[in-house]
This record gives sequence, structure tokens and C-alpha cells, in this order.
Amino acid sequence: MTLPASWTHTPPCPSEHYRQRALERQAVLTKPPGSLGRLEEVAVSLAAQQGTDQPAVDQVHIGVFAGDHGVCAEGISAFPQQVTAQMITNFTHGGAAISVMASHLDATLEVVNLGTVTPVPDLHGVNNLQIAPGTANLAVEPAMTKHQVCEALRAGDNVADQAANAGAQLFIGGDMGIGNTTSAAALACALLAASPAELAGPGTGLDAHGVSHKADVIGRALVRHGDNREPLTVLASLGGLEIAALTGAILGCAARGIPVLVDGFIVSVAALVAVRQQPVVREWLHFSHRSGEPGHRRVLDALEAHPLLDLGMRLGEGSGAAIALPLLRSACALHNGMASFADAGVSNKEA
Ligand SMILES: Cc1cc2ncn([C@H]3O[C@H](COP(=O)(O)O)[C@@H](O)[C@H]3O)c2cc1C
Ligand SMILES: O=C(O)c1cccnc1
Repeated sequence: MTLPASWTHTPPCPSEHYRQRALERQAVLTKPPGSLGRLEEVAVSLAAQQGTDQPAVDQVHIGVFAGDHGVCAEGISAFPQQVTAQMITNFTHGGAAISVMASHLDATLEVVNLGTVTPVPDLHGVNNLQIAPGTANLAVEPAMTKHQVCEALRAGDNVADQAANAGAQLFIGGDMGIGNTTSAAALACALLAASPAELAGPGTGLDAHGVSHKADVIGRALVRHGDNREPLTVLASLGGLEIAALTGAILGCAARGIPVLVDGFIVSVAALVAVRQQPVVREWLHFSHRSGEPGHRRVLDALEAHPLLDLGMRLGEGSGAAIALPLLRSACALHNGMASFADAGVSNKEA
């Protein structure tokens, strides 16, 4: 059982030198100071993270992680479990939301199957790992062994390594796993000492009765789990294979100096686990959107995150992050391309 180095080693901090230079540049561009609002912060953070005067997010790698959840046996999703495996095929055929967005944004898309109940045939573009045929039912026993968690973390770390080798300037992680809003809510409850009623939501479309049943299932899982908040133990007990891989990918990107654009509820919970393990990871994260899944708000608060968009999206797959990417591209274009007051001969603010 070997944990990736990114789990145990503190990641670097973004460059303070380039942050200062980016702030100085923003201050002399032909606009009132601060008038580009959050786009200024985005550009300054990216400059610090990429260690450059000219931040760019043209080369983006998207990794979608899939896995099945034993807790589906409790009837906690509006959709059947086999959708996870079926969607893996859909990703590779270009029909899923994230497939469309990846090609629309000219980003590379990689699909990693960590383990499904129905095995997925070998498909071009799918890394078929099959660590386990889905997780165990987290309401009655730990979802994964520590060994399985390590393998999933390593799979995520490998994706970060490939992204680094391919020169990715930004990473987007996505999730596919029927039942994973239950697992993510349980993880968040354990890490934040929150109640299941606060964090259970409709996911793919449960009605009020279904949400209340889901909260009961999460409550049973939390009683079984106890109050241990150690990230590896919490992940093994309440996590999912794809959520653990996302945690590994986020840690791996921070370790390699790649900024991450975080998607919705599921990816934010994976990010929370990563930040609990290595707090500096927070400095590598951008938050794309507030998911329609109600528990997302509590997780964002815990991460002191203010996402760029709030579109009522609640899909996962990395789709919300993909939708926000053009904002990051605009922030970079403005930062790199605008003229300074001196260059343009425009009079600056009265002293
Ligand atoms: C067709 C389809 C495509 C999806 N893509 C992402 N999800 C999202 O919904 C699921 C989580 O919701 P729950 O916990 O309620 O099952 C995950 O698979 C997540 O990735 C999808 C769900 C469906 C049905
Ligand atoms: O916000 C998410 O990540 C999400 C919400 C609902 C279903 N699947 C994912």
C-alpha cells in the first residue's frame, strides 16, 4: 500500500514574486483600479500559480473519473447504477455534456474507470482500472479498504502527472458515479461535523421523501463511522473510488504546480479532502460554479470559496468548470493584452 508522494509531501506555494508583478500590472492597465472585478483576481492568481507574467489557460486537461457505489443498494438515487458504466461509453462517443464541452473548448479529455459493477469494455480513450467492482455499501461497512483508496489516489496522481508532462496550464476534474452525491454528502458531514439533513440533496432528482431517506442512510453511515476526521480513514469509510481519484488528482496537480478549476459538489468535496490533507492545496484552486445541489454551499463556505458562476447546474462530470473556463481565458487575455496608461497616453487617476 503506497500512497502517492503528493499525499505525504507538502506542495509548493504559488510564486509571491509573480503575484506582486501581476498586481502591479493590473494597477497600470487602462481602466479604473479594480474595475474588472473578480477577473483581476483570477489573472493575478494564475500568474502566481504559473510563475509567469503572461498567464494562459489555452492548454487544459480534463480528467473524468468514474466508479460505482455500493450504497445504491439503499435506493438513494433517482437513476439505476448501470448508468455509470453506460455513461463511460457515452463519454468516449462524444455524447456526454463534458465530451461536447471538451471539444468545444479544445481541451483534452481523459476518462478513468476506477471500477464499475458492470465491467466496461476496453474503449479508446478510457483507462479501465477496475480497482474494485464498485465500493461496498457505506451505510453498513467501510466503502473501501485503505489499499483501494491508495490505488484510487495513485490513479488520480497519474493523471496529474500526465497533465504536467503534456504541458497542461490548468486541470479540470470531473465525476461520474450514480450514488456519489450520497457519498460526497457523507464525507462532508464527517469532515465538517455537519448534519445529514444539512448536506443531503436531490442529486439526480429525488423528491422530498427520497432526500429524507437519503439523509437517514447518511446518518446510519456516520454512526457506523464515528467521529474520526483523518482524511484517509474518512475517504475509505465514506468515499467513492472516483472521489478518491479526484482527491489524488487535485493533490497531484498542486504538487506539480498546475492550477485546478474545481467543478460542483462532488469535486469540491474531493478538494476539501485534499485541503484537509495538505492545506496549501487551497492556493492552487479556482472555483467555477455553485451547484444546484444544496450541500455545495456548506462545502464552499468551509473552503472560503466564492465561485464565479451560479447557473443552477447540478450535473457533475466537470461540466460547470468547463462552462467557466472561457472566463479564465478572458481574464488572461485582458491581463496580457491591455495597454498601460503610459503606453496608451491615457491620463491616470488624479493623485
Ligand atoms: C445520465 C446521467 C449523467 C450524469 N453525469 C453526471 N451525473 C451525476 O449524477 C450522479 C450523482 O447523482 P446521484 O447521487 O443522485 O446518483 C453522478 O453520476 C454524477 O456524476 C449524471 C447522472 C445521470 C443520470
Ligand atoms: O454538483 C455536482 O457535482 C453534482 C450534483 C448533482 C449530481 N451530480 C453532481
